[in-house]
Amino acid sequence: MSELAEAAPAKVNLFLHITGRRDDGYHELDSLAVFAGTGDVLRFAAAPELTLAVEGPEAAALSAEPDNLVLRAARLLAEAAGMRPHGALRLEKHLPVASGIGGGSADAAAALRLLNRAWGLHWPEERLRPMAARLGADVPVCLSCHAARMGGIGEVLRPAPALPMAGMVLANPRRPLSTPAVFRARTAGDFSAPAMLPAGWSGAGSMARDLAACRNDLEPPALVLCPEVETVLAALRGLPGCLLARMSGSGATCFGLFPDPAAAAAAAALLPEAWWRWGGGFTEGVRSPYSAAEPAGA
Ligand SMILES: C[C@@](CO)(OP(=O)(O)O)[C@H](O)COP(=O)(O)OP(=O)(O)OC[C@H]1O[C@@H](n2ccc(N)nc2=O)[C@H](O)[C@@H]1O
Ligand SMILES: Nc1ncnc2c1ncn2[C@@H]1O[C@H](COP(=O)(O)OP(=O)(O)O)[C@@H](O)[C@H]1O
Repeated sequence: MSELAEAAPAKVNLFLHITGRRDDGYHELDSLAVFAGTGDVLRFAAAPELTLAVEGPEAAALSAEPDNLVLRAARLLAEAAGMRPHGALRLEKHLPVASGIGGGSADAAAALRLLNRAWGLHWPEERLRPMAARLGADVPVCLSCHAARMGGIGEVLRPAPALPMAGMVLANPRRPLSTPAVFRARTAGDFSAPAMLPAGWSGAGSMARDLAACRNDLEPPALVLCPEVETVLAALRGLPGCLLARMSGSGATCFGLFPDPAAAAAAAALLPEAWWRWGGGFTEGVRSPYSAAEPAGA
């Protein structure tokens, strides 16, 4: 078998309302998750033992990671299949770590998809979803790689509004933000109502207008822990053609919406070179790695 590859696209929350809190401490949320045309890439080559090499521009941040989510996913799938995990895995890390765009979750989901093929299981996605949910609240939506309305703690997925042609810029000030720390830093005692959205948008302008009426409830606590988020939001709002700017997930990555991918790619190149930055379009159900995994202007 030659080498197999699987894309792990970045997950972006275009809004995130916290609608409740469970007794176990997890927060219930209402969010619209979309996928960007950039992300990590996971590769598999046949080998008797299960190994993982992490490479790429963002690999250093994981050098001390004791238990990579890719290996956790591999072991979970092998246990479910009653087999010994095996294979030489290579993870090309392009997404900043702990950055609110689901990097580790995307990699765990890509590992489930890739090994499901490489090990000859060919299980349907529904059979992989319980393992995805055990790996993290964001992994089920990353498993599908399709835009979705997230409910529950992230594992309840409903169809997203039909998305229009649009572009997106992603920018991170290279400040990792721990997801649990941001949730813990939330002081608001009240909860948000789920958002009211149409069945679809005909253009980026109407999508941005409707999304402007929503929020990311994790922005206030993230700003306390990482004031640089405000600098990134201001820079995005100052870019030509930016229709909306907001933090994604628990941050620190922020997104800007643009009329089309070309406008977004041009705008991303105007951001500080010291930031992690990317501009392009949405992606849907990516199964083979995209070539332009490099951030725009990197
Ligand atoms: C915030 C979101 C929004 O999509 O994305 P990111 O910022 O991570 O990209 C997700 O809910 C993150 O999902 P994920 O990163 O998989 O979280 P997990 O590893 O399952 O949980 C890490 C910790 O975050 C908190 N957590 C996570 C999800 C959730 N719905 N409520 C929570 O309170 C819990 O303290 C949990 O122990
Ligand atoms: N393959 C991976 N990529 C990124 N982070 C990983 C990975 N495996 C384990 N982790 C751990 O998971 C945590 C969450 O990472 P990540 O998913 O990138 O954050 P976020 O959900 O905010 O985007 C990090 O602190 C990191 O230590």
